[in-house]
Amino acid sequence: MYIVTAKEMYDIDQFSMDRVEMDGSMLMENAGREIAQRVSSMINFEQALCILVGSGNNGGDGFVIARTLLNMGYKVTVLQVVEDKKIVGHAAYHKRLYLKCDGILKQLNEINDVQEELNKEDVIVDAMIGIGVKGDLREPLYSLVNQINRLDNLVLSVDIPSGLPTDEGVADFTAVQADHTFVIGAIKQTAFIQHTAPSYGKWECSSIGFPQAAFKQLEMERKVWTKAAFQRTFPERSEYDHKGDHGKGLVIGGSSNMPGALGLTTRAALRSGAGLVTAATTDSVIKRIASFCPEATFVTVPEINGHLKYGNDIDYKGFDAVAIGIGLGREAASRPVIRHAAAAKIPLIIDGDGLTHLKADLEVLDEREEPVILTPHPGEMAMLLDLSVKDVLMRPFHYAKKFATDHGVYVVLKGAFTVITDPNGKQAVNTTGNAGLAKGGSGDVLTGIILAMIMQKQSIFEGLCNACFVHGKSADLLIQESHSQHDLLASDVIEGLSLVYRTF
Ligand SMILES: NC(=O)C1=CN([C@@H]2O[C@H](COP(=O)(O)OP(=O)(O)OC[C@H]3O[C@@H](n4cnc5c(N)ncnc54)[C@H](O)[C@@H]3O)[C@@H](O)[C@H]2O)[C@@H](O)CC1
Ligand SMILES: [K+]
Repeated sequence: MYIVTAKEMYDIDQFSMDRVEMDGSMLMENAGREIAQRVSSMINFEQALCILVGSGNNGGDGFVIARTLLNMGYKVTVLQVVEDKKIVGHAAYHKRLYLKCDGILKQLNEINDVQEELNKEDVIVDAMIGIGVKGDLREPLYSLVNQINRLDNLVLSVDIPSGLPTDEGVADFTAVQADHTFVIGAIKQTAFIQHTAPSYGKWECSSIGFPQAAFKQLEMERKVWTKAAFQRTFPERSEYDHKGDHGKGLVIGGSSNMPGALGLTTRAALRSGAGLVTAATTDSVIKRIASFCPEATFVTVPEINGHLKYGNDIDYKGFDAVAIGIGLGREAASRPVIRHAAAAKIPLIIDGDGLTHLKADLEVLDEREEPVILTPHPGEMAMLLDLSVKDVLMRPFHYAKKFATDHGVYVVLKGAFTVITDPNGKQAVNTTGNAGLAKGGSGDVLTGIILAMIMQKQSIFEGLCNACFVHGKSADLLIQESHSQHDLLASDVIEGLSLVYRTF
């Protein structure tokens, strides 16, 4: 499923109409009918429905929904929120059809008490503005949206909640708070931004006949990583495989006050399918984590004040990939460890404190030819880019892509919606996981899963997407079956991996 900006959606639309010669009013009919079907499955014939219709094509969709539901036998009223002369083009055509089917239409400016009028309705369908919104809502829509948001009625938005921007990067907005949004054609970027996503309520996306070629002509691919994508790309195991076929991974990190992190990464890598995992860390960390990951092997790294020192004697030969930085601490003496790892000719994952050291040494990225994967949370992404966390949270797609393409690396920008970006700017969003993952250790587990995944027979990008999928899915299944968001621990997520593998 594609994730689009407003411009990309209009490009898809234009391509379908100009190049494939699809008729605009037919697309509108498809959209309206599809949504009407879905609305009808959520309501009953006793309920009163009010369809709020605006001036653009979003309003046009509203007229099709109104006519379809009316003809199915529902109690429908259209409340037109703009003057007649503003309804033009395909929307005007569908308005005519609705009226010729004896549809009831009221004008917003002719209603004395809007609140009272809305109170009479059980269900509000919001087809006032779609992706064509420009700037802050103007009156009378601004007040109307605030009134809708105070109601208890079921509110269903068409394509996008009216007033909400399609693209990331907007700090303040007034928009309909939908219970459910019926997205048309492709899901919009703001469905994955922390402060705008809640406006959508639950959402589902319907296909209305846009041709695949219309999506393919987009400059860059940005998709939701779905269960189907996971199942299509996740590598199958053969009966004849042996441990060497599933990769030999190295994890480097740990320090006296953060020994557990490396243990979580090591165990997660083993549990998610790595053939062999070696942890390179200080003697005291090895002593503390060895019993937690008995299947791992260990390499002792010299230490200074409980932290790894230099790291120039770590031997990378024979390993298929390395993950570094987990629980490493920010001691200056540990910085060269990153530089040495960057010289190893195998895929490199840099996580946690490793990212802080990397920031002081960014040019090591330019010298590498093998894949580099960075796994920042928004705070670390902000640090790498000299931005505020707020900036990153507002434009995660833009900033992750900027860093990935500027430095030729993969970026896994962690969050409620983790954004995975490849060095060319291709992006995917993982939607599994829940608030139970917002805890210490959860990132360390993800790094271990990533290490295991990128050593299997799948592309690095698919491996990263599948790692995030599996990590979130483990947390989701645990919460369904035996845990709650409150008590879920990172170590539970490792044990939950077997649930994921068995379920899928
Ligand atoms: N072929 C197509 O073009 C299709 C379009 N579709 C629908 O069309 C929508 C996009 O249609 P449009 O481009 O006509 O735009 P919209 O219908 O989203 O909105 C444009 C209208 O909103 C008003 N408006 C914009 N900003 C405002 C603000 N800040 N305050 C108050 N009013 C404001 C403008 O006056 C304009 O008339 C999509 O979201 C989707 O619902 C679907 O029907 C599928 C096919
Ligand atoms: K809308």
